[in-house]
Amino acid sequence: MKPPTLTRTVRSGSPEETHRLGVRLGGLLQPGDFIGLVGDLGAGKTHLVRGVAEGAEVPRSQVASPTFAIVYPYSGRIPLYHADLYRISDEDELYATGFFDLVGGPGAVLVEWLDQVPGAAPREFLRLTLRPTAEDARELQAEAFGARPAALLAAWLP
Ligand SMILES: Nc1ncnc2c1ncn2[C@@H]1O[C@H](COP(=O)(O)OP(=O)(O)OP(=O)(O)O)[C@@H](O)[C@H]1O
Repeated sequence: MKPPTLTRTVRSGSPEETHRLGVRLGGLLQPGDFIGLVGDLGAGKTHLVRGVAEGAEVPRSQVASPTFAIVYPYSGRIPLYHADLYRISDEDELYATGFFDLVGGPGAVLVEWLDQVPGAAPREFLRLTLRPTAEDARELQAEAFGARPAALLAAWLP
């Protein structure tokens, strides 16, 4: 894979801080943006996702923890598609869900467990990796691939 266009690393000292980082990112999302989240169980992905949804003005009642469906469509300021690839084992299975129809479509796409399926990410996207560094601390590494993801990242974490 090509090296990222732009990278940033930030620390979050609490779940609330991770949520607030998500809110600020959600406020910047535009149709066509693709964000992939990477991080083990308990890394803090759910806090970040809920923040992004709030920032994108998605009503709280819509926001799910993906369990049965692979993709949850939300309507906020723009359409936001929340996907979870945890239980997907390969690209063929992902094709069958219609996931690839969303990419570059009228909404933004936010994908948990992106690294579960090689080939799930489009050419241009923002990858966010969460790693625990202490009980309440998380390191968030952001890697933008492409011009629009880099502009989004630069606006989010100047
Ligand atoms: N700085 C932090 N940011 C986010 N979560 C934190 C932080 N510090 C501690 N936590 C705790 O870590 C846990 C993160 O859980 P969360 O469900 O967000 O993780 P997840 O990555 O979505 O895991 P899963 O894949 O199991 O759903 C929560 O219990 C949360 O309170």
